[in-house]
Amino acid sequence: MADQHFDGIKIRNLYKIFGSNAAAHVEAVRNGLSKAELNETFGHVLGLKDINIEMPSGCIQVIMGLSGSGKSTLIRHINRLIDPTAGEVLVNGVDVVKMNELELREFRRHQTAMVFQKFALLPHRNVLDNTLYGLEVQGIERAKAVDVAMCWIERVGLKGFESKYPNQLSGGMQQRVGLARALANDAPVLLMDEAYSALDPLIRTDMQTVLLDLQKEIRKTIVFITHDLDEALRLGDQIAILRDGEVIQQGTSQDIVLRPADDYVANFVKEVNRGRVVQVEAVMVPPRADFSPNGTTIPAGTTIEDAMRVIAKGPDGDVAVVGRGGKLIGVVNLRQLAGAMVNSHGAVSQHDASLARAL
Ligand SMILES: Nc1ncnc2c1ncn2[C@@H]1O[C@H](COP(=O)(O)OP(=O)(O)OP(=O)(O)O)[C@@H](O)[C@H]1O
Repeated sequence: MADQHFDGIKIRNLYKIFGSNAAAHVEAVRNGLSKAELNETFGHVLGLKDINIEMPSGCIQVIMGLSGSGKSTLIRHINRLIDPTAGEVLVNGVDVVKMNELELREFRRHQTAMVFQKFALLPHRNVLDNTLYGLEVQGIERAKAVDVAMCWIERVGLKGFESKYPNQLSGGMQQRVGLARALANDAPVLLMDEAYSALDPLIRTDMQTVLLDLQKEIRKTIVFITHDLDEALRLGDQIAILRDGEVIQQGTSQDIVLRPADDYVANFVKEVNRGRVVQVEAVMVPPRADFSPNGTTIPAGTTIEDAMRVIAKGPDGDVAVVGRGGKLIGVVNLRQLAGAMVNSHGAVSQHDASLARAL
């Protein structure tokens, strides 16, 4: 299980420029030289510019952006598969950039685990032997490694498949093995680079559920790269959106959907089903003096969609939103909730519209 005292990941003033004389251009980039200018004038590629992200221990940090925005470059700095041109990458308080070779090897082995888009399973090893591979590399005795691996195989829903080979499994099952293998290492940091992007939509949703369910217990610090906004909104405790190597917005799903930082983000979120992201606290209003509870209550943290389902079953009028200990913190009604589903462009997404009609 994750280390109670693990201090998360802090990325500070991180720059990555690709090219033969990268360090010489950091100052100019800092002072505003654009990616296009850097490329045209100096033949260098700006990978990342002044990245500052604090990823708290036990949270899922999503990094999202279009192709070429710098997502892979960023995640690869966390286990230093890429050296930065400038900046710090603190993992549990230690700067990965300053580690020597031996420290780095130990760090990669014990502090981080990766899940890859293409699964990266060893074809000649069965599910069990793929899962315990990392433990074997660490020199852990076979019987213990088998115990640990079997536990994770069961947890990812693959009990009974231990002796199957990767080519006997579907993509979703192979990715379950990838996840079990990563978790068997018991590293506090889990790096997932487009881990679900190769899966069919339904399998992908299943795998998201598997991860969210496991995370309730394992509380790892997970860095999850995706170019899919729905996946980002579903998984991320925090989301950072990249464009051209820069973070253009950081926040929770709600922050991003309710307050997109610019047109680029607004464009991403315009088709989002807001009802599944926005929570009742963002919509509720203070109760009027004559408010009398009608017996229905909505706990804080409930999404608009779920709240609408509950309210639609009861009588008309305001319904209490309650916080911890059942304390009244506001009221909502069906009309307010339906209004909140209308996106900032004044249109209702197709899903929202059909839900509203059904209620
Ligand atoms: N080794 C390299 N040499 C030169 N440029 C590179 C190198 N690796 C990445 N880049 C450039 O850095 C930028 C960021 O690339 P990166 O692969 O991190 O983006 P990404 O968001 O992960 O994209 P994708 O979703 O397509 O993987 C791009 O402009 C890319 O061309």
